[in-house]
Amino acid sequence: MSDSEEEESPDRQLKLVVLGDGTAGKTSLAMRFAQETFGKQYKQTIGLDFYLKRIILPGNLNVTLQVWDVGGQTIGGKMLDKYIYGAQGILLVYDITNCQSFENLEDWYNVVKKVTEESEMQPLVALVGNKIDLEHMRTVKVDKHQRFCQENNFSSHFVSAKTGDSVFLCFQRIAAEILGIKLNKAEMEQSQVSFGNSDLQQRSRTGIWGCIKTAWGAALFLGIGKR
Ligand SMILES: Nc1nc2c(ncn2[C@@H]2O[C@H](COP(=O)(O)OP(=O)(O)OP(=O)(O)O)[C@@H](O)[C@H]2O)c(=O)[nH]1
Repeated sequence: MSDSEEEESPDRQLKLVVLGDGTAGKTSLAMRFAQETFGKQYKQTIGLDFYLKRIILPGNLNVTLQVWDVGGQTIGGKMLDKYIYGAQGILLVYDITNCQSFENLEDWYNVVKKVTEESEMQPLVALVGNKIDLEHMRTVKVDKHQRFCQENNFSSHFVSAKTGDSVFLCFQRIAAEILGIKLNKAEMEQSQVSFGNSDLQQRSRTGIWGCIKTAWGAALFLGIGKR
């Protein structure tokens, strides 16, 4: 092993769980982040899907993000608690053009609270307004979003999975917040405009199959993926 390999710090792994109503854009967000792709066609997620992506945070810290994309229909189901368990970060995703998807986040958050109330480590919760490319069709006022964040101490994000706007920045900020790393303005601005810039990130186009390697095999029993 070379000196430089020995000096490399080991990867940190973070489990991020993406929750919210069906069609809010959770899969699109995860795919935009992990694979830099977007599909216009809606395919409902049955159960859950996994994505993996390795990013580099300031200080040369390698962080592998396990993104658990949970189907919107799992609310009220038996498996949801198990998906949420052990998450370091929760993304509550809604569609800014769909009020109901915002209102229903209360129910999703109640499940999160129930699952995590006895954990020593509370997950970071991020409120993510998606589809900002449809700003002209917005029905959820920014004020409402901000109020929900303030009342519950959520981290606040607006993204477009379609255009990629602020998607990398969203995941980067969440990872940094969980790990207690401060991003400076320049770092944040750079990742906002340069999604896909390999100076800032390393890709792991692993998707679901890469996760088998990471011994999540058990989770794969649970009924997976897009139909
Ligand atoms: N205009 C626009 N459309 C989007 C965006 N994100 C997702 N969509 C579309 O919204 C629809 C639903 O997206 P999905 O990512 O499948 O939604 P989901 O939240 O994973 O839905 P479930 O699998 O039912 O939980 C698809 O037709 C996407 O193409 C976005 O940022 N902008």
